[in-house]
Amino acid sequence: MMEKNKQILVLGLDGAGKTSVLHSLALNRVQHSEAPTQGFNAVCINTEGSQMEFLEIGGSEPFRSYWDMYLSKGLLLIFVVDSADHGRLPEAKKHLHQLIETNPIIPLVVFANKQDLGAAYHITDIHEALALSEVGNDRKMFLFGTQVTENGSEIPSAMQDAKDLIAHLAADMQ
Ligand SMILES: Nc1nc2c(ncn2[C@@H]2O[C@H](COP(=O)(O)OP(=O)(O)OP(=O)(O)O)[C@@H](O)[C@H]2O)c(=O)[nH]1
Ligand SMILES: [Mg+2]
Repeated sequence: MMEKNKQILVLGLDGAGKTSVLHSLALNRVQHSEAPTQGFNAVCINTEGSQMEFLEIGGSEPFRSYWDMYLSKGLLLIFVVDSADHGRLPEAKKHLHQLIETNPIIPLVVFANKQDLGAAYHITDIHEALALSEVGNDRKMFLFGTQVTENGSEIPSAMQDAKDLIAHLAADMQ
């Protein structure tokens, strides 16, 4: 019998772009989300030879209490932030650190999203704002600058790179 795949968790504050990124990764085409996620959003992505199961949990207040519960069962954590929402970066940082505290080994992939916006912080500033140097020495951690631009266009190469990396990490963790 095949073992059930563990899920790749996609978390981050409401409006960060989790659904948009996830659907774009699935289609290899840019696809903006139409509405906030009310609860859970499960997406399956096939890559050469493997199938990955992603689980987004909505980022607005009522759904955040579920984040912790799923983290212990997750294979990887993808944390998405809105790089242009400077005011909420401290809140994003707080939640990220609370989350990873409960799981010292889960690999972390951070998407510094909305890099297309003029106000977006560069990834080096996001690294600093989220205190990513403090995520733990034994943890694999990666940071990508991402952007979800015009619907239907090809996904940027950084997103393709992130997808390839996630597939490798997931295969290593199974
Ligand atoms: N300019 C720009 N807008 C983006 C980008 N990514 C997402 N958006 C927009 O940001 C808004 C929120 O995107 P979602 O993907 O719904 O965000 P989410 O993180 O899934 O939000 P919740 O499901 O509520 O937790 C939508 O209007 C998207 O079209 C991006 O890279 N650049
Ligand atoms: Mg969503």
